[in-house]
Amino acid sequence: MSNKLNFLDFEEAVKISLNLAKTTTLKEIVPISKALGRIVSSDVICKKNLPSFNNSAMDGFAFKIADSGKTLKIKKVIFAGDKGSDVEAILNEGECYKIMTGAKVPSDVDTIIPIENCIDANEKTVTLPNDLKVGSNLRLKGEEQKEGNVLFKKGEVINSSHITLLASQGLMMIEVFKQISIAVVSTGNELKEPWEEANEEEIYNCNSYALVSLLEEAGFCATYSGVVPDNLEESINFISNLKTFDVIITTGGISMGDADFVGEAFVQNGLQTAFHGVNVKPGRPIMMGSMESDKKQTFVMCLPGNPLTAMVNMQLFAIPVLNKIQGNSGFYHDVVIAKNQESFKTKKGRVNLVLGNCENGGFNVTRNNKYGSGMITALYESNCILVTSENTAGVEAEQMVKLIKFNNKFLSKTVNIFN
Ligand SMILES: Nc1nc2c(c(=O)[nH]1)N[C@H]1C(S)=C(S)[C@@H](COP(=O)(O)OP(=O)(O)OC[C@H]3O[C@@H](n4cnc5c(N)ncnc54)[C@H](O)[C@@H]3O)O[C@H]1N2
Ligand code: MOO
Repeated sequence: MSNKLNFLDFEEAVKISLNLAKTTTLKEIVPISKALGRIVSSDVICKKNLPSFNNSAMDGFAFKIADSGKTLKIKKVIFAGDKGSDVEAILNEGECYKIMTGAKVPSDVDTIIPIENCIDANEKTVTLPNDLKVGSNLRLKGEEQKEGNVLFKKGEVINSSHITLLASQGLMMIEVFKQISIAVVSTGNELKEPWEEANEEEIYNCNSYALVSLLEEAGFCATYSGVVPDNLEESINFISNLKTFDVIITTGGISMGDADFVGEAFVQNGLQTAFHGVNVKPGRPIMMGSMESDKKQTFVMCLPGNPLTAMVNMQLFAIPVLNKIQGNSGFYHDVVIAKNQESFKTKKGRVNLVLGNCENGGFNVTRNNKYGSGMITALYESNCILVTSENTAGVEAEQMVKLIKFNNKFLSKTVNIFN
């Protein structure tokens, strides 16, 4: 590793990392009950019209519009599920059907009136008002979706609305991108695992558990793969065993310290470094790159060891890249707008990632923006990130600000996230 980091412009680093990320080509077919959060890998085409037959939107009467204002004889009652000869057109002059919501509408009527809007209705007859509109309360075959339409597209994240559409089509299975494999590793001799005893001079490894759970929240599946030792030879060997993963995410060991071997160990394993050092606070030592072998890309993200820094940069930097690798067409952050409640200072000359809380249209900065990047509770107290541009020295009270909420939605087009 060189002994001086060049700090790349933040936006440039985002662009480079997204350009470097190759989308997986591997697909699999999963049942819809297991498809939530997965990424659609081919457009889904409508194979059954929605609705698939003309049906009633109300419990009421089905009649010809020309009979408005008349008293009609009720020929028969049609229920949802009636089919074939039960829904054939059989009306004579002066007749109508009583019909239930969702029931198929025979072809000799064109309008439905809800029962409570009729002037009078009994077992045998119904009296209709005059001012009725043709086609009311009649749901037409294919009016929502026609066979052949694209219902939803490759690259969308499956949510309950997608599952609803799939089930409405009689589709029990869906083709999705295979989940990419992500190795999460920590570095540092000072680390003890949470199940071990740690004395006052040792610290618990919280980053790995933080990252694995954050990745799970974001829809990914990650494997905690252990702690890289603070020793170059052992680090090289450790990393060489992770090359089967699509992505390796490390925390710690990438700054200027004498025990910061991670960058060098990756380089010795063939890493093409895209950048090491970004002009962002916190997260300056961040490093990304890729190791390519036998047509396989392993994307490498090395985040600083400070827990708050690692998590904030996961949210801001890493998740969009992972979205792209996973085949998600949305890999740009969306913003919400809120009114800042209390003025605070930021560091000019760097992009600042400021933690705070967005609630009911207001933004409250965490601890007046005076927390340290080694802190863990500041993260717990926050639910969003405010990103400043390099020219910003502070944010005023009452100022409208753009915020990136944790677990936000992602867009397929870039938006300006800077304040
Ligand atoms: N001379 C310089 N020193 C530092 C610079 C610099 O530019 N020049 N940058 C500072 C910044 S900014 C950061 S951030 C840190 C990041 O350093 P590393 O990525 O090398 O991280 P470590 O030194 O390994 O650890 C930093 C901190 O985090 C704790 N840590 C590490 N891993 C875990 C874990 N898995 N769970 C909990 N806590 C963890 C570690 O004990 C340290 O306290 O460097 C500055 N220095
Ligand atoms: O990236 Mo470091 O967390 O700025 O202190």
